[in-house]
Amino acid sequence: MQSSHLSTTTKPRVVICRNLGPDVMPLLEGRSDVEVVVWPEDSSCDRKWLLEQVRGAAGVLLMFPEKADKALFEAAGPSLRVVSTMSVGYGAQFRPPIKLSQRSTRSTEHIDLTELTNRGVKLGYTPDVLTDAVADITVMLALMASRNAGSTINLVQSGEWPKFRWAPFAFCGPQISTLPSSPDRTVGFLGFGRISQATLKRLIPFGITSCLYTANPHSPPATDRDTAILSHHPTLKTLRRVTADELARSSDIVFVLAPGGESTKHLVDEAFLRKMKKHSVLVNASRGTLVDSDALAKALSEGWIWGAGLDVVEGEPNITLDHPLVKEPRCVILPHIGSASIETRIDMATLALNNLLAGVFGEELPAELKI
Ligand SMILES: O=CC(=O)O
Repeated sequence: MQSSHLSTTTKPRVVICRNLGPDVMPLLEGRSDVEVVVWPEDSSCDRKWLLEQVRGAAGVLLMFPEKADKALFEAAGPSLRVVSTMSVGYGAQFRPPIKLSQRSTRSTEHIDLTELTNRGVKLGYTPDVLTDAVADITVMLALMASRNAGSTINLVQSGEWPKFRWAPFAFCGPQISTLPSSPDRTVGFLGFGRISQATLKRLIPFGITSCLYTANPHSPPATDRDTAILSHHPTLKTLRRVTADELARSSDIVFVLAPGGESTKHLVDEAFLRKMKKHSVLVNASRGTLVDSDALAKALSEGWIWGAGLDVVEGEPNITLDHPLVKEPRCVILPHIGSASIETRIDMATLALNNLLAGVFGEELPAELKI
């Protein structure tokens, strides 16, 4: 393994934009059939370094901060066979650092799929292995947003707890689990793929009996799948594909778990938020671009909805203390850590590496995005 490509070898060269850690990097040891170049520092890969190293490479393994855009494809040239992203998302929003005052809703992809397909380059990604980790954190966000975790943790960490006088209804929020005294809870999913289904599975033991979802309008009904889910979970009484309008009006918790990109941009906008129940909670663990941040901040400050739990925010990571959502006490924000469990990240890194090597040697990728 080396950190520059000055060798004269004719072996295919792969560029890896981050050290993948002690559990995964050893998989490359003893590989004499490939020249490996790894960004040598423990930080985001420098763009200039990447564009230099990728010249003549057969494969590149990258993650969100790095863009596989036109400039990268041009720098790599015709030798490039595979781009392997250590993520399930490939249409992530990416923005260069900008000031809040210059915030715009413009978004671009972290992988330029048009360039990729025009050049016949394969794309490896990491679906499935992160489903459980993201579903776990999605449920955690629903609980945190409902039960005021943001403002109460802040109370403790700012040293204000001693000043707080216990009161019967202080910091109370809506309960997710169903009580005999309360009506059955309905959850709504914008997008009903693997992560949504895994989230629903975790919520059924909370007493959730009704689930609504929306799907890509071009996708056919998934009647067999829904019948199988219902028969597997006898306490779930309803599982129905509905319009976004019905979902907003009927759900106690709305989970945003659809892919990013232009077609889903601001799916949750002011009109959607105005239809939601007053005690409902919005959770977004997919892409920031799906939710209009300004509309959500207004919904929270004017009390149209109860709270929000976000793992992703439009314009991340440039979310600073003056961001309107950071200022909202009922908004819990995590810095895009949905898949960040040790086990999952090892699995993702391993899959990304296997995708990379398979692509370089013209083999079938373990997880290829068929575009
Ligand atoms: O957001 C995380 C991913 O796409 O893997």
